[in-house]
Amino acid sequence: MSQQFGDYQNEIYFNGLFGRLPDLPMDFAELARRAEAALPPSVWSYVAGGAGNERTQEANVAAFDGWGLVPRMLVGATQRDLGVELFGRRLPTPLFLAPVGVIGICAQDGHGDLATARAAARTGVPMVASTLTVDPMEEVAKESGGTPGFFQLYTPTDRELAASLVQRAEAAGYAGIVVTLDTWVTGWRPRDLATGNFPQLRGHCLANYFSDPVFRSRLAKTPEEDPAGAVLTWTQLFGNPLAWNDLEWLRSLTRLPLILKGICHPEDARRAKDAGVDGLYCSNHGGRQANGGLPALDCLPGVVEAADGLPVLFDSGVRSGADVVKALALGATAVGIGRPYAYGLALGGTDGIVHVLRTLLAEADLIMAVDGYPTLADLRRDGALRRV
Ligand SMILES: Cc1cc2nc3c(=O)[nH]c(=O)nc-3n(C[C@H](O)[C@H](O)[C@H](O)COP(=O)(O)O)c2cc1C
Ligand SMILES: O=C(O)C(=O)c1ccccc1
Repeated sequence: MSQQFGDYQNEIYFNGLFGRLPDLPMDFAELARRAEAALPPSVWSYVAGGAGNERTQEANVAAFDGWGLVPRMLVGATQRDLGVELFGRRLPTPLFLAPVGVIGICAQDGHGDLATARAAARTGVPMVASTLTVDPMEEVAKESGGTPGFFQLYTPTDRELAASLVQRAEAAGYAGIVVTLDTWVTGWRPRDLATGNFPQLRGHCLANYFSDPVFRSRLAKTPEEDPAGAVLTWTQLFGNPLAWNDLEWLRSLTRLPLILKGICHPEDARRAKDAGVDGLYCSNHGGRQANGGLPALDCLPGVVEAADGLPVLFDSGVRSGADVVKALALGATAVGIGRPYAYGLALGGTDGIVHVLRTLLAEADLIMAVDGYPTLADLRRDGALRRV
């Protein structure tokens, strides 16, 4: 993908001269409308929905309106640099694809995890592969080409199984382990409860378990002989309510970078840092887990300060290039998206995800050009971003 991401604008205008326009819209609301029309209703409810009456989910998006960049002129920002350094690797863009469990079913062929990994390969935007995939993590990793992803661990109660999943991720070439802390139990999700379809969705996404030797050793019959029994066993060991004294064990599982997802309180950030993790991931799960919470963006500055130099990944509510710029200016090391790429995938497979990434990057790049902030360091200087 081009380093001057704003070039996507020229490409679209140029092709427009010949009557060719991108298949997918530039606008997020329109993308969401089209995805809703394309997906089966229960899948749409699952992906688009959130916890409670979804106020936190809405607030995640609205929080970006609470900040504004102050334009600077006569900077001559002809070259912009949106690349970031993450765990010793240079990434061409500050974006990453947040873990989206069961995303496989968003793709028309049912293999959305593979399509997502191909988008990572094409763009250099790393994918965080969920534990809950339609295809096993080894297959997903193979599709990501020169853009190694991260493996997101839902820590099972069975410690040997957890260790096995992490070892497989290491062997498959993942570049880090993201441990999600906020979903050892699923939140109250009225839309899923209304369709009654959530457990059914779960059955589609257990490839990492069904292919795991430790998981298989816990079953009386193989998942092929008795899928319902295997799903039942899975429900019993899925969610481990981790506590601080489990961190030492988690840390001992891998020498890969260990990142904790769901950190929103500065005190948790400090404690995690002291426990020896390599990165923090500030997120409220896109408002899917607990309603009534602060927007994740409002938690970001406190986490960044407490992280004291440790990388801070961020997601929840990013819908535009302007949002990407604001999260970076508030100190995020890298910025994740969830639903936007799930919708791109539903509508256009790998191409759809690439389009969504390019629109976000083009807008971010052009904002940095117009407003005179050519680098991330410029964005983070005092006075660049102000409360509205
Ligand atoms: C359909 C769906 C499934 C998700 N599954 C996971 C998951 O398996 N693991 C995880 O850590 N986060 C999961 N998330 C949360 C995302 O990683 C991310 O935090 C969230 O989507 C960001 O908010 P956004 O959708 O507003 O961009 C999921 C999100 C969605 C929309
Ligand atoms: O829906 C989610 O956000 C998620 O993380 C999840 C958790 C358990 C089962 C399926 C998805």
